[in-house]
Amino acid sequence: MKLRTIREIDVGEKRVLVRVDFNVPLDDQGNVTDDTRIKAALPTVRYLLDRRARVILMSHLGRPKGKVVEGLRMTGVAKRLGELLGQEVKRVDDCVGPEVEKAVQGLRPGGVLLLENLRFHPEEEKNDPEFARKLASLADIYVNDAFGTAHRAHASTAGVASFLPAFAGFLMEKEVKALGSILTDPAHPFVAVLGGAKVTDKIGVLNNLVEKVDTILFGGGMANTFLLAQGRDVGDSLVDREHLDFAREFMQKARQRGVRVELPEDLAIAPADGNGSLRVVDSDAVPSGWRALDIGPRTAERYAGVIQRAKTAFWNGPMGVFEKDEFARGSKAVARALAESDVVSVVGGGDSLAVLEKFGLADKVTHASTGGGASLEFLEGRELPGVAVLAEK
Ligand SMILES: Nc1ncnc2c1ncn2[C@@H]1O[C@H](COP(=O)(O)OP(=O)(O)OP(=O)(O)O)[C@@H](O)[C@H]1O
Ligand SMILES: O=C(O)[C@H](O)COP(=O)(O)O
Repeated sequence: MKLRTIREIDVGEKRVLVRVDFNVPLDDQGNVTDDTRIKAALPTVRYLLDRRARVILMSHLGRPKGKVVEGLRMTGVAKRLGELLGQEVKRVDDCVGPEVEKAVQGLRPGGVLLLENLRFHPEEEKNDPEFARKLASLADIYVNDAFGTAHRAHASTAGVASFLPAFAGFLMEKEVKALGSILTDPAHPFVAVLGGAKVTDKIGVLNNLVEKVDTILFGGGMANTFLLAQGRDVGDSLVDREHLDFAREFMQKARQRGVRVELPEDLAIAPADGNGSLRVVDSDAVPSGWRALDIGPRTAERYAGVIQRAKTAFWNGPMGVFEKDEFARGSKAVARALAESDVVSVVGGGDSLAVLEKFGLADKVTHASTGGGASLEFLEGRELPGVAVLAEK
């Protein structure tokens, strides 16, 4: 899909309303603890500022459910953005209304204004046309750089485009290109590495990717469900029992299509009651009272080898409870294989990115998507509302 981008327009001195995804984690004081998403939007913001546009940024933060939640104000985000840009970022306490209009009027070419959390208004998530019109009335041009929220049909991600000329920012363009290319034109062998806790979120992706990949490697809680579906005893491991039938049918479908599905041959386990230390066992020998919390070393080595021999790899979901160092080894092995080989590597999902960050490998993969849900929906083959409004007609 080809998008209209900001390169195609003259933005000089214009009021440009930019939807960004600054939905970032904050500490108790409201300071940003991970600024990856803010940094990812900088190329677009800087491009506009260099051309002396008046830049009006808008984002959601958390899920305040249509009400003002003090802890979800954009104050900490404005502060961090100002530090990164090296210039003042003006802030207002709302995203529509007289105070905002006044601040926009006072905005000089090359100035930045950050609006308050869009989700303080229930109309945002309802994609209310009147609310979208009010947002649009602040500017001459609309730019969407919020790939992370592109799967939501909200006023700021979709509705505004009915009232203003709409263009993609550089992050949006990069995400759509990187994720799009692994769907439409992947170099083979193409391997998908899927882990994490929940099978539910990944059914759509699995069903789409099974049509494209050569191999699927399962890890994490996801693998436990597939192991149990194959009749292996996984002790007290986390299992998604509602999806055992799906797992069986999926394995059959993959076999019919000639896709290799690999499950862990060994696992790192620990007592379910939290007392006692890690053990490595074969994946059919998890005793009752123990749970699998990571793939084992043999599996990690095998998976790394498959990744190194691949030409394209997509990774979503950690191989284990990576938040604890002793169960992060499998995820680390996968992350290193992706980072240290020539494979075109695309990584999606907040937790997989957290693994890359933990081991300092985030800038070593071909593309680390800023979208969790958005990257999964994109790879399901679905049209994202926030992308559709930017498509060249
Ligand atoms: N074997 C396991 N047992 C229990 N929990 C696990 C296991 N393996 C991984 N996890 C947990 O799965 C969680 C991540 O699962 P999730 O499905 O949300 O992944 P994701 O899609 O990468 O993340 P996000 O939802 O943030 O995009 C992590 O908190 C991790 O600790
Ligand atoms: O973090 C995300 O995935 C995006 O910012 C979207 O947030 P949401 O799931 O609350 O819509």
